[in-house]
Amino acid sequence: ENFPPGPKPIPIFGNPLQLNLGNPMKDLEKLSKCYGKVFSLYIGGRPAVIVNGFEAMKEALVTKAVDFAGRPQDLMVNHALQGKSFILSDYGSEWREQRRFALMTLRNFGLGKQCMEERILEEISHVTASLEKSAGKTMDPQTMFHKSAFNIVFLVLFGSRYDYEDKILEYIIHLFTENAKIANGPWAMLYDMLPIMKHLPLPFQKAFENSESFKKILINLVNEHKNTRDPGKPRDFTDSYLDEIDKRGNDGSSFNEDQLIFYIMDLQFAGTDTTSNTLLTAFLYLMTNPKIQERCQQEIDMVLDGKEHASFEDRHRMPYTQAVIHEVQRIASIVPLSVFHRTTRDTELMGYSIPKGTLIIPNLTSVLHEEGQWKFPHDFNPLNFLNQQGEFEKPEAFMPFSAGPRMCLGEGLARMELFLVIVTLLRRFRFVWPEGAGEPDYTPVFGITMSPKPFKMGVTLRSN
Ligand code: HEM
Repeated sequence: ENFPPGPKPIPIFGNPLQLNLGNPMKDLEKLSKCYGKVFSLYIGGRPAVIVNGFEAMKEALVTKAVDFAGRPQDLMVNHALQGKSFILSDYGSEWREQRRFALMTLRNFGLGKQCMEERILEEISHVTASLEKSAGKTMDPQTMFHKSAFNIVFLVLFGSRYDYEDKILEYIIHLFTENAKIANGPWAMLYDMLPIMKHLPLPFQKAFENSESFKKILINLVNEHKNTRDPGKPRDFTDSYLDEIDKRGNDGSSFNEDQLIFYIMDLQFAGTDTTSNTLLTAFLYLMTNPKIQERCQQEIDMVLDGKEHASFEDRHRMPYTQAVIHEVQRIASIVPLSVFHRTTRDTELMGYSIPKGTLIIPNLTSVLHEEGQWKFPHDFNPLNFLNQQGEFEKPEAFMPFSAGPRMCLGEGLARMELFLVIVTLLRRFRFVWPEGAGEPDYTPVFGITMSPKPFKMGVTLRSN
């Protein structure tokens, strides 16, 4: 009773026919105009509540954080990861201890410290070298950003990286891309509507095989690490986790090697497409808005004058560039529907009653593009993050990483990476929309992470 309203479902299938499954974002917007900021939909026989707009999002994810911090446990993605994914783990003590460990470790490997920054700058030097080869020409930025984003997470996890030509990297990227396609596609939706299908030889079986293949590679890497580690002197995330297993012995904690493998898999997945698609979006807008690009470059030249390389600290003296990067994240809304949540107890939202165990879909795009929250909700405009004095200012509705206890664990890493990549590349190169490439198409391709349509990038060396 008093459940959020929504369109009438068809038995068994639910409401999918009311949505364009290729890209439901417009339909969700329409439904929200009709039924309000909190409305319901049925995915198969399963009711889901869609949360829209800043006010409702804040009440759910922040004010009633614990009530909304669970995760559904029976979707295709859960099964593909054998119920052992950290990202998809339900709210509780195991999730909490694993999360606390990773946050602390990432911080020690230097979300705050030099070390993380050095790893990112190392990877950027390879990006720069690869772009230098394309100077005066056009190139396809997609693979380059994908591989460098992969490597940055990999450097944190294993302390090493793959050459861009490495066959293993090509293979892993292939596994990732194929699985992203399957998870985004109609088969995953069908699976989630009718879990009875899961034993049929349909394309999602391929997703299970692929994550098994990636798992095998990771088991080898972890075994290698076990042979070369020096206990108590961690080189990276994997070493730290192995230390933690030693430290805890058999205290009944959730730290074990199996969990480590799935954790690594999670972080590598979560950190690759998200940052690389954000970077692609950034360069799409920078190329097609040359005045904005030039203004960033002036600011960067001035602040970095005489310095060998950028550091994350420099952001405080680059309000305009900071505003541009945040505006990219806002307009891109890279993870449009966040990761699904689930209520952990009977609760209320905006006056509606929501029972324990209800699937919750946080529509982050509805907040990032919400009228009333932004000066220019529908345009790409850095003024959304600058005040009258030209200082950087971040509105509360900026939540591309979501909010509350489940908020993105890699936020610090992602922000450092976006800043250092964009600043370093803009300092060295000018990026131009290739002649004859026609009008830019900013409409992204929908998925768990949004991606810009493929485009080519013109690169020239700057003369300073
Ligand atoms: C621009 C880049 C990124 C964006 C926009 C982004 C966004 C998100 C969002 C929206 C969530 C869901 C939060 C929720 O359920 O409420 C999430 C979760 C998560 N992200 Fe990210 N992410 C990014 C990069 C990264 C990176 C680089 C890593 C790690 C290396 C990472 C690791 C995670 C993890 C582990 C979770 C699950 C947290 C939990 O369930 O407690 N993310 N991210």
